Amino acid sequence: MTGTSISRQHQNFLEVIESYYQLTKPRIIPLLLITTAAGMWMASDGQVDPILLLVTLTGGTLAAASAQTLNCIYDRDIDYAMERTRKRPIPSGRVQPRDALLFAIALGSLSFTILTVFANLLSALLAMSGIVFYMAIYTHLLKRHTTQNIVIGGAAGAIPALVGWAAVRGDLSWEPWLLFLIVFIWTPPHFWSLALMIRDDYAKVGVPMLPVVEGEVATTKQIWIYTLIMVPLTLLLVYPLGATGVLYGIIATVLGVVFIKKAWQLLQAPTDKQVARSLFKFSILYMMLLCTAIVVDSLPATHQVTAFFAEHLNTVISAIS
Ligand code: HEM
Ligand SMILES: CC(C)=CCC/C(C)=C/CC/C(C)=C/COP(=O)(O)OP(=O)(O)O
Repeated sequence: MTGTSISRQHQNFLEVIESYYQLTKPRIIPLLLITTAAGMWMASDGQVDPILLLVTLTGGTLAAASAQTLNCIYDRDIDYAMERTRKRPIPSGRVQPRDALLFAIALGSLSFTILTVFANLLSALLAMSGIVFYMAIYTHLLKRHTTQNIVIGGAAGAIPALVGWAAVRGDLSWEPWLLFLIVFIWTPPHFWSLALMIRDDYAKVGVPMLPVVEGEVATTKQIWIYTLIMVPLTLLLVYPLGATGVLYGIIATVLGVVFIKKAWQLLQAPTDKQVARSLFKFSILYMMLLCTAIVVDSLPATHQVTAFFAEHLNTVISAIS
């Protein structure tokens, strides 16, 4: 075999790997994992077992990758017709649907096994329910049939937060359900701000995303309403649940104010794609920082620092009074 044919084979092999990697829509997975991590830290009072963390994030990654691959198989017709998605591995002919299906089954099975063996059955079942919900409810039942597709379907994207908590505690309680609800209510502003920018693509393939069917004004009103519900929800983690502390409360408030400001700007300029883009980008940063705040807030060092400030504040107040 010549040097040139070996390097061509090597090149082909790398291209195949790259195609399978792209099937999993990898850019979305880190944020899903951040919500899982937030669930884990909240469940373990800031002291997460590093092995459990690694296992849970690996299982979560594999489950999300499986779900996205199945979605790529199911949606290959509309993905081919839309500009944004035409170059995906299946519509561009780089991966055959049958091979993608085997890949998705392998990823899902591996995820279930890893989570069951090294975390617990509940976290594994939740991850599998995420795959089933995303495929059966969002992709099959809702996506092509109702403007409420991403509202109800958004529940799939909120499940990783439950997986994180369940991996640590083996159960579910108010705290993870509230985190689930926060991600669930965040999804419409996140997605519809993007859909406002690319509504022509969705219109072309007949996917009834809200901006296509009801227009920009109605969509920005909905984004506004969901934002006004979401921001107070984030604070319920501080009170009455007491799952997070003052530091998280301050960060969530500041982030919430910025989110409200951007949603308001969009409400004033429903057809301005730049404003929509700004809200979409911020929605991602928002969720990233909110979950990071949950993690940092739960750390023992943070508790010590806040206790120190609280004690000194008390001293100053009693000296004044
Ligand atoms: C039904 C719910 C959701 C829908 C329909 C949706 C839809 C989308 C779409 C269409 C994109 C653009 C992707 C592309 O250009 O290929 C996107 C981007 C993104 N989504 Fe969502 N999303 C949903 C929920 C979520 C959730 C729950 C998360 C994580 C917590 C998330 C994280 C992201 C991130 C990080 C990006 C940016 C990816 C990049 O850098 O290009 N999404 N979303
Ligand atoms: C626990 C677990 C495995 C949960 C699954 C979570 C999951 C895969 C959420 C994905 C949400 C998302 C990015 C949808 C994209 O919509 P779309 O498919 O309509 O986007 P497209 O227009 O880019 O194809």
